[in-house]
Amino acid sequence: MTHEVQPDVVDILLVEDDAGLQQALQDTLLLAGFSCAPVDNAEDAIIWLQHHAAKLVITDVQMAGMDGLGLLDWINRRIPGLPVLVMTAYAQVSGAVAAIRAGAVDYLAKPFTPDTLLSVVSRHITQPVLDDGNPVVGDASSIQLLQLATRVAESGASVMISGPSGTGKEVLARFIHQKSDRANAAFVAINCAAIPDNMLEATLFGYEKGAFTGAVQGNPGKFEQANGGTILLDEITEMDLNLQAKLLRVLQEREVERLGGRKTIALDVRVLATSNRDLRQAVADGRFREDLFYRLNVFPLHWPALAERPDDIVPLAEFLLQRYAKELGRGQLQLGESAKARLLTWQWPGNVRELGNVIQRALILAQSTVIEAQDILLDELLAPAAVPLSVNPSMPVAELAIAEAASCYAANESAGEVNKATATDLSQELASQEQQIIWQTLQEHGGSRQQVAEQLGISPRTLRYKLARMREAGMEV
Ligand SMILES: Nc1ncnc2c1ncn2[C@@H]1O[C@H](COP(=O)(O)OP(=O)(O)OP(=O)(O)O)[C@@H](O)[C@H]1O
Repeated sequence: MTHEVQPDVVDILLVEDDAGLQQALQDTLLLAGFSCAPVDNAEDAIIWLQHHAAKLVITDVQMAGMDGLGLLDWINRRIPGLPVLVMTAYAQVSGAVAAIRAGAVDYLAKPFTPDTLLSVVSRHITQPVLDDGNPVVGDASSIQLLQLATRVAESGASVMISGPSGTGKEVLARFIHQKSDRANAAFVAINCAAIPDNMLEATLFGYEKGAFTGAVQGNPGKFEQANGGTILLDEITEMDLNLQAKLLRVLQEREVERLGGRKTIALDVRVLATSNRDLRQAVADGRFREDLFYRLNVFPLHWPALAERPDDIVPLAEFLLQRYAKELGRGQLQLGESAKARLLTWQWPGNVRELGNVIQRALILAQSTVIEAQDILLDELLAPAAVPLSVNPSMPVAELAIAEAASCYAANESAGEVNKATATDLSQELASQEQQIIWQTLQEHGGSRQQVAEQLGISPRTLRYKLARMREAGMEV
């Protein structure tokens, strides 16, 4: 029987005598945000229920001593209304039938996948929305990734997290830090793409007074600040080759020297890195040092595009809705079924970041406490080609959304809901117009991405992403 401190009401009491299976089920439920109390047999479950409360009981049927049906009978008599979900071996469906007749709310035939478990559980209790900084997941592949990340976290190894922009790589890196034995020490993140090359070295390693013009006093670098904890080198492939060599030396020697300083400072820092490029390709192209690649790639983790883990979309949308509603001081809001269905039709090229924008727009548009399909304004209607040229390109996304929403709404109201086939044609048409505009602007600026991004009013990162998509589509850019 567990002796962990439990909250007043636990979401799920889990009764399973197979220790390995119990652990796996508990991991899945905890990662999905449910609190869970595990016990090994029906007798312990009864003792537990006499002192605590749960919203749902999940129990195995075949167990030594009292079996799951005996437990179900006890619960029906002593705590009527407490839903019980039974698990039976596939071959023993008769046990499931007997359990349903005896009042179990549902059954799971073993073996089952984590997403089957979560989908059956969420029919009976609502998935809690947590904002504790942990990644929100619902897809079986993401749950597995977090389980793997938890194990890697404990090891202390360097981790390289790859995946497209906006998939949650930084969220995953923070999760690894939180799950490691360095959780109470510093977590320092630095975006290597956001700091000019000539500043990055001083930012990473620190500098002494007089090290360069303007260095009026000494400053510790990010490595020093992270000492004892974890450093996240975000978008590491954007670092220039000279600095890569210096970084490698610091990692190998586990000590750092501030710029203009003579003292070496011993380092005990765990290094996590992210990249949205194909790292092996970057090595093959000579843009990333092979030795640094092997140093950092001790444990590679890949956080795939949102479209490849569709069961994450609705839980993430619900989580982001609560987060933004709280930030804006709005009350409890819900995602209606039509809104969920609409979110599931989109490919999410900008991944979770794009989903966040769509949810912020929905909050602006929603006229009741339930968000419905008409409040979901996808980027297909907001692609740059569709933005009237009179709109200031530096307009923040929310204002841009209101401006656009006004015109889209007028169109929707007269024409009814956008027909799905027409919407797809429109999005293809817009995507191709957008690509033409980018291509043309690149020509006009002799290929300077910086100038193209400025001219089009998009961030260099968005431009990089769009160019990658154009390359994927076979365009030469
Ligand atoms: N699983 C998740 N749970 C909660 N929030 C998430 C999750 N994934 C992404 N987010 C949110 O989406 C946004 C983008 O995530 P993040 O910055 O981690 O992406 P990224 O892959 O590091 O992007 P980039 O490569 O562009 O730096 C953040 O606001 C983050 O809080």
